Amino acid sequence: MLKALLEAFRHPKPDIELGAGSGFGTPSGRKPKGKAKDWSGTLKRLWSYLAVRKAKLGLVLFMVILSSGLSLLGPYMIGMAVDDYLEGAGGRSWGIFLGALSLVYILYSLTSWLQNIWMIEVAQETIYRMRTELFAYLHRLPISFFNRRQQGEIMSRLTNDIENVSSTLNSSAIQIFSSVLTLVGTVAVMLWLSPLLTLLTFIVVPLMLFGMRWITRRTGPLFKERQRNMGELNGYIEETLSGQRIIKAFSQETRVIQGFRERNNRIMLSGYWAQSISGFIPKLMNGLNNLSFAIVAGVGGLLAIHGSISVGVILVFVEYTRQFTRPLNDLANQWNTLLSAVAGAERVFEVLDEETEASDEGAAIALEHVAGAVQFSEVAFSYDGEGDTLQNISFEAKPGEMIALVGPTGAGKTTLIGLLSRFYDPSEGRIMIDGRDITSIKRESLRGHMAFVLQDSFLFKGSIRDNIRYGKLDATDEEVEQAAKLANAHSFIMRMPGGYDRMLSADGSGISQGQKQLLAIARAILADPAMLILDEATSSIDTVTEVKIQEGLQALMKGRTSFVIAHRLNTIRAADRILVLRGGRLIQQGSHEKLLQEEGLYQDLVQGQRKAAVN
Ligand SMILES: Nc1ncnc2c1ncn2[C@@H]1O[C@H](COP(=O)(O)OP(=O)(O)OP(=O)(O)O)[C@@H](O)[C@H]1O
Repeated sequence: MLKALLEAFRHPKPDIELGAGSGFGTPSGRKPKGKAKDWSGTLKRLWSYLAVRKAKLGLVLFMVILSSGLSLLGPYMIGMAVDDYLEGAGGRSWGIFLGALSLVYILYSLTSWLQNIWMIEVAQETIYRMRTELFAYLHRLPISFFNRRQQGEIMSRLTNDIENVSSTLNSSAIQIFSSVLTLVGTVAVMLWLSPLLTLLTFIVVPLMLFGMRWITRRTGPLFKERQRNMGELNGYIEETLSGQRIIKAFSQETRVIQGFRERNNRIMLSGYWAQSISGFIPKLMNGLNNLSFAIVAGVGGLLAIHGSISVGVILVFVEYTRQFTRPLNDLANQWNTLLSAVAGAERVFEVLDEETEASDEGAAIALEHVAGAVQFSEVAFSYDGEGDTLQNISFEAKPGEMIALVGPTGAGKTTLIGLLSRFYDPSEGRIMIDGRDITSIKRESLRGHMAFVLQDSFLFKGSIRDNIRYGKLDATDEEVEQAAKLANAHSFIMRMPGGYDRMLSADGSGISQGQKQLLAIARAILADPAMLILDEATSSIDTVTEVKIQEGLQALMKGRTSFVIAHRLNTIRAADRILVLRGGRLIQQGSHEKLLQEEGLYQDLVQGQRKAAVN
């Protein structure tokens, strides 16, 4: 029946029809994925965050008990005063009564205010800790976690989901608790005053509980779906904003906007259904509330006429009936926020349950000094645990050598570098640095002895100076400039307005690709690592800049073990050893001269490069 009713309220012209046969149907016809039901587990975990401030929570609890007690006392005093008056005994002490009643209500306001501000303090602190923990935890997750998810979706957990938990802790949690307490207190006093009237009031309770349960069972999954949709939309926004250039280049704006509309529509529909179904709860409560009120007034009146109950008690009862259903109403009203908070908390905990990079604690050591000898022994690796991305890779690099990695696209060059820097660990074989298995070295220490110059080097929002200094945070201005000079970056920096203090935006827009590379080289020179990882730019850079970059790289590579994913013949030729990869296998290795003598992929690659150069 409710379904028919809801049909009547159907949202105006949804872009996407609701799925058939799924009850209230989730948008896009999917059944709600989440069960939104491990409530006790999620709530227990939330409690473990709150429990840190047990003492303050104890105070809040005390205030809640006090205010609930005071809210019972007021109506009781009024009822008793009326009875006194009717019996002709009240006239004597009206002044005292009014004074006492005012005091009760003033104390009630004070205790309610205190419980609120103290709870807000606990809630804000809890959210602060939760947000910090989530952020720090994200930084301990392996790269594979980020490969699987969109950045925006992850950000949504840090912002929207945490915000949902926050709003519940701020007000709803305390309101729910105080409602339950007032409810119990009211029922106890009602039973004491008149068990019969209490029983009559209770007639509506099973209906209320049944109605609430029926509705929340349907809204729980919808709230979870809405959070999920929100995460998906954020992911989409992030992706389309960062891919603006490509979107414009391929004139995909209309398609992208349509994609946004579809996702936005899914949020609208899940939000619409979740809110409108749960919005029915207060209406239901109100109706049943009025019913119970009428029963108490009617039956109470009859009992008073027969003299089996006093008018004062009826007054107290009428007030308590309101008081008794008000917490139920509050509970119903807060239910939405609570559902949404549990859905948010579940999504936060989902991330906190992800496996972090294998612990560095215990056996792992920090390396003081690294000479830079690298050895791969029969290394194999797979991203998905099934196919072999790399198989049987064995080679050695002496300290200070330059190793060039060549091979067709998808051969496994980047993956090999990822293993060396422990973004991933091999599924078979060992990688040694200075004779020590890298799994026994702390990641931070290992990466601290490496510097990366990638094709699209990441620049942070800040000055050019700060961006170079990222390689060594305590470097002086002179050291920064010295590194920039060695990297051949100094002259272009000085030509820019503001020089080293010129501010760069986060994506480094405002400077060219080649200039970005030069800054990355300066940053690496400043870091002064024993090992270098370079990904040579594939995009064509003007010859002057290219020469500058080559000179900068040579200065950088001097005396360091360098792994270069090389695309230019000149770089490859300069390498001490060339590793030729194809299909995840190391098919040739040796110097340029040696490999040129062998028939095989290397010869083909070199001939291909020469032809391209001639053309
Ligand atoms: N994160 C990932 N998850 C699953 N598979 C991946 C992932 N990254 C790369 N691969 C796959 O692993 C293989 C090797 O990729 P890799 O990036 O190492 O190649 P590459 O030689 O560096 O290629 P390119 O020269 O194009 O950069 C490819 O088949 C690629 O599809």
